[in-house]
Amino acid sequence: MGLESNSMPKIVIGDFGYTLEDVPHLSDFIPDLPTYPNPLQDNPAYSAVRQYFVDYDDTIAQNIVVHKDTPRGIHFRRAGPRQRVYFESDDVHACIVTCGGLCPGLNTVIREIVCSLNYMYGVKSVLGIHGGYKGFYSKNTISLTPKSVNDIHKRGGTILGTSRGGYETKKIVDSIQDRGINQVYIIGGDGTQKGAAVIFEEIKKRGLKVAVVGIPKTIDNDIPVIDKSFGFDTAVEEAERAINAAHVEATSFENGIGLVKLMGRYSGFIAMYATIASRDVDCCLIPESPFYLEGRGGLFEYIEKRLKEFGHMVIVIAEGAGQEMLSESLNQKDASGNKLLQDVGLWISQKIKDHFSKERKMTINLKYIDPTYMIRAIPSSASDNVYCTLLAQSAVHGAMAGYTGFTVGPVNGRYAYIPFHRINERQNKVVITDRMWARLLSSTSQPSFLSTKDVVEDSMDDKKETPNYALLENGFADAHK
Ligand SMILES: Nc1ncnc2c1ncn2[C@@H]1O[C@H](COP(=O)(O)OP(=O)(O)OP(=O)(O)O)[C@@H](O)[C@H]1O
Ligand SMILES: O=P(O)(O)OC[C@H]1O[C@](O)(CO)[C@@H](O)[C@@H]1O
Ligand SMILES: [Mg+2]
Repeated sequence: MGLESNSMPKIVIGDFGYTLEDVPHLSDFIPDLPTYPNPLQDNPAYSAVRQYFVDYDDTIAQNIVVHKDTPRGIHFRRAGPRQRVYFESDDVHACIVTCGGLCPGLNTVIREIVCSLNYMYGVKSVLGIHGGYKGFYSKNTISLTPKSVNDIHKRGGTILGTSRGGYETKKIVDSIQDRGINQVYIIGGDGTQKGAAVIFEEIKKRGLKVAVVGIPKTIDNDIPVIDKSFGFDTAVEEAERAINAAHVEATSFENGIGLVKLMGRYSGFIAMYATIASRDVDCCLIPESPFYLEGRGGLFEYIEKRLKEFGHMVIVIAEGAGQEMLSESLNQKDASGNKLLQDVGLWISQKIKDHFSKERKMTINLKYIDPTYMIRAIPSSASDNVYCTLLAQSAVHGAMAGYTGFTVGPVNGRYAYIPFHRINERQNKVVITDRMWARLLSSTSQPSFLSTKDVVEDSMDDKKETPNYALLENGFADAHK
């Protein structure tokens, strides 16, 4: 896609190494905006809450593992309602769009944005944009009310529809401007958030009083900074059902192998967490951890050992794992520019079958389960519903308070407004020199497929000054402590 957003980061430096990576505010580029008392102060639901409004100076620390002489580090603005708002209820014309792949919880977020705007701020005008970004300029909108969205959280998918590709900044912003929309809620993954950043830039360039808010959605959990993305827990829970089936099949046949493919294009989080949760998985293969099949320390050797010891085994493979080994790379992209992947599950099933029947002359019974779209299409679990509600409410509070150009999300358990550039600068990936992956390796007892040399090279690749041998013992990643 190649589109870049170029706003200068809004950085505030404080004492003792304190840094606030702040988010833009409408008043940064539109002078003399009037403010109004927050209607929540008269809302009976909140009258008994002490200090309901967030203090202007409240910020959330990005790193909470500190030493006595650690600088205070990077902080983000705390999400929540402010004393003064920048929109009068009747003047708000909001819209919601969902983009990218499906994810459990999309409908819950839509529902809660509509209800938060209406019940907390008295906003009646909320439009649903049909079919992702291209819907702004090519489809009709629908009016969303608390009544029309009342029970949508019980359904999978998104009532608004979604799409890949079709991103055209000018047409999208023209549509926003023409329709008089002044709050834009954009729910989507890494690609969507990049698009949202560019929309924000264009809106700022045009000097429009329009708040642009990103709500991170990705079943792959590949968005950085935030603790995890909504729908992820639901996906892991659902993946367990497939793993259980694979285990039952594997234990019922001679040398049974249950193979489950899970989503995870570039990041193997679903596979990693489903493996740790299950305890029935003997081997987990993810894109971040290269593996090999033949020879000493390879996958075939491990499978044989496991079958001889236990008589069965379960393998979980993330869809993006081992792609470099598949002979013909597809070399095709989807409409958004994401590389299309080959079915690694089918490929590895065949390789295992060939190896054991032809080379090792061993009887094996391999059952391949691909539950990927079934996992993505279900409604969100109870805990994800709570998460989606907090995300939606935080998003609405931020827009009403005049903040814009941000993604909302939990950072160390507290909801924060994170500038787009921080979300868009990299992808969240499983760090295989981190504790969580070590926990998985120790729970499955699978080979790491890495030599000490690989670990050292990996650390050097990250431009660390010295090789970090200690990572397995002392390391920690942003979100996977
Ligand atoms: N760099 C970019 N700049 C502007 N728009 C983009 C960019 N990358 C993707 N988009 C647009 O964002 C939308 C969603 O992108 P994509 O299909 O990559 O899904 P996503 O948001 O990453 O979600 P997921 O990968 O979790 O399914 C598409 O309409 C796409 O055209
Ligand atoms: O087939 P689609 O809809 O392009 O989606 C597949 C991709 O979407 C994701 O679920 C991310 O949304 C990836 O895990 C997967 O590779
Ligand atoms: Mg993506």
